[in-house]
Amino acid sequence: MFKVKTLNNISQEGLSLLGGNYIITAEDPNPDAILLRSFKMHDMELPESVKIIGRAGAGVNNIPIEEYAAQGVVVVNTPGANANAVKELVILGLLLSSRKVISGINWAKSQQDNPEVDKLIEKEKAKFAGQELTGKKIGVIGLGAIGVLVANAALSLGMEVYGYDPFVSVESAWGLSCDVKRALSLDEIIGECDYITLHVPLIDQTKNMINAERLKKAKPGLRLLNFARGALVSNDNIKAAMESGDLACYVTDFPDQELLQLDNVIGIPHLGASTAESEENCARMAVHEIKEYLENGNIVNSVNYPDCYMGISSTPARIGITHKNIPNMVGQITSSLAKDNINIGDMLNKSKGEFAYTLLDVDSKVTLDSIDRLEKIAGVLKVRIIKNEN
Ligand SMILES: NC(=O)C1=CN([C@@H]2O[C@H](COP(=O)(O)OP(=O)(O)OC[C@H]3O[C@@H](n4cnc5c(N)ncnc54)[C@H](O)[C@@H]3O)[C@@H](O)[C@H]2O)C=CC1
Ligand SMILES: O=C(O)CCC(=O)C(=O)O
Repeated sequence: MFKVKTLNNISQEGLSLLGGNYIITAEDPNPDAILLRSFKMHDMELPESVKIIGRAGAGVNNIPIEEYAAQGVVVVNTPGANANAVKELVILGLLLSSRKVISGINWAKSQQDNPEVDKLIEKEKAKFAGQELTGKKIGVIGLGAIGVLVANAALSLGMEVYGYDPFVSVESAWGLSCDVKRALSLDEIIGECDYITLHVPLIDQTKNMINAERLKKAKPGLRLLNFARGALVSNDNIKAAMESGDLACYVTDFPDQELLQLDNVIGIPHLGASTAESEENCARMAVHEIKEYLENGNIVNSVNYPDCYMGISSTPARIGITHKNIPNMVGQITSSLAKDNINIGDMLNKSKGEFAYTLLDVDSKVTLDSIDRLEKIAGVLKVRIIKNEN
């Protein structure tokens, strides 16, 4: 029996895939896995029992992934599972930033007690005129799961689309329309674009990427959309660019009190991924990844360990070891097992940055003494018996 602790509300359709061998808990102090959405884990003490953390979503800036890697804990996310939901909200953001629909609707609602409102409409509507998207230039920053969908959708709206992503993956490149123009830097396009939309992760290199200097170069009347993370842009810079008239509108999925006080900010309460479909997709994928790790030791879609897949074990025992990516680890692990007369039937060793994972199928039952000896190897972080039969 495995225990999965949830730190946010997770789609029931996804959770139901865990099956009868799992207890879902919001309270247990010693779970095997943690499943969450945007809960901030940075100040949380992680129980020693936790082997895997499943982020039902894309961004992992709410999880100290390096710290957990150093404790031998695997963190996985659900790439692409909520991308369509975000894309659709970005299209809405483009429209809301272009047409004064929110002010218009608010004005109409304010007239609900006025029996003559229908006579006022034709006169008042002049205040709410906007601009069209067709023919305008848009810069899509970050061409991952979301950016690619946004870029392609913007083309189908008749926009001229520039894409910027120095680390674009082969998979994303295959999905991107060849009509998207390649930008070699953000600075190259910020002065040209009527719209900029951000789809990068929040990491040290992207924090405050839309800075004061860049906003000064922006085309006057720029509309900036941020459905990625608040800290990619600073409030002070937004304020200054609005005061100078360079920035006409800031649509953000991450508003705070200061931003909400500005007239030309459209603040959405982090609804990018909030659709039934996206919540279910994310939960299903995260549950699948957690089950693969707990039941088979396979790592799928990890952000702090290498992916590693050996299917279902057909030998008597399987052992999974998270360890540092340093010389002679495989040698020490295999010699330790050999000393205990345990033959290795199959094995996989993969590394990612400072960390590595070794998955071993062995031809006989392993004893706790053997596991103890593996745990004592310097650089080994966690050793797990995934299967152990006679
Ligand atoms: N508002 C919401 O509810 C949601 C927000 N997000 C946010 O959107 C971000 C992107 O999500 P996905 O597209 O699914 O992630 P992804 O990992 O598929 O794509 C991110 C892309 O950004 C690129 N990138 C990284 N550093 C860059 C840089 N300095 N300049 C330009 N490009 C850079 C990467 O190469 C990658 O192609 C997430 O990290 C998350 O913060 C994601 C899902 C929902
Ligand atoms: O609503 C959520 O779960 C957050 C989605 C999100 O921001 C992400 O996946 O990065």
